[in-house]
Amino acid sequence: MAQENILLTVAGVRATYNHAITALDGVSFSLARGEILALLGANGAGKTTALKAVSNLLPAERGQIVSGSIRFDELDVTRISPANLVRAGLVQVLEGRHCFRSLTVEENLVSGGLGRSSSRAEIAEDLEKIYTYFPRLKEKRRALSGLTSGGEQQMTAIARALMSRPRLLVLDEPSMGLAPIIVQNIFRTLRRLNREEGLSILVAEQNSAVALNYADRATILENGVAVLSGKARELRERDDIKSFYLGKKAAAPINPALAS
Ligand SMILES: Nc1ncnc2c1ncn2[C@@H]1O[C@H](COP(=O)(O)OP(=O)(O)OP(=O)(O)O)[C@@H](O)[C@H]1O
Repeated sequence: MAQENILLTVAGVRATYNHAITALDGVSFSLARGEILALLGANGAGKTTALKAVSNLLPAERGQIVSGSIRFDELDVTRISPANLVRAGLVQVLEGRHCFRSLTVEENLVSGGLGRSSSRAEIAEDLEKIYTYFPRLKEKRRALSGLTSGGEQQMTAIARALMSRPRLLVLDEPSMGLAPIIVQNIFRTLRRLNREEGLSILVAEQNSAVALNYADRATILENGVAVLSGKARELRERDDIKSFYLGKKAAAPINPALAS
């Protein structure tokens, strides 16, 4: 991958919580401009920690990056507040479909654009564009978010993040708790945003099957270690991935030393 084409570089990151629990142990991966990269792994593998490291959200959870580096374009993310990272074009949708439940869908979306000094006209223009990707949200725009379905709340959380006009969208388990058809719908929309708007996407998923269908490349984490990276279509065909991550045969992790 040509150096100038790289948008995000995570290099040898070791991260701990409370200076005690090691959640990431020398993790490296990179994401090219215009790419969808999936971070895969079981419960507790370190996916959320990796995403929070990228968005500089670890300090808020008593988490520390002990060594290694993370660069978004030319920026050292550890030196920039999460709010300024959003202004720089890196926005994260946290796990669990966070919406303002007592605001309408449209008010939620508008709140995502407020960090930018944008005019009403610009906000209206962005809303219309986002509604072309999420027509369901247009139908529901006057509904209170707390009264919409889980899938609609996840769409609202993603659409709100898009209102900040990111270059890199970071998503933590967008499939969690949603019916397969809704998950497909969300991933198809993410793919369209990637293809049509050039949006780069870093997505952590336990649902490896769907993530490997829509991502360009993937990195697999096991117990805080990145054990494998490669093109999604090649990973989908590997027997060890099929068995442990796609549930097609008897299970064993990629790195047998990590089996316990
Ligand atoms: N705030 C925290 N304080 C202490 N330890 C934490 C904290 N958050 C995560 N951990 C620990 O760090 C390790 C990695 O957790 P992380 O949440 O990053 O994994 P994950 O792959 O995202 O899992 P999940 O799919 O369950 O979210 C686990 O051992 C977890 O218990």
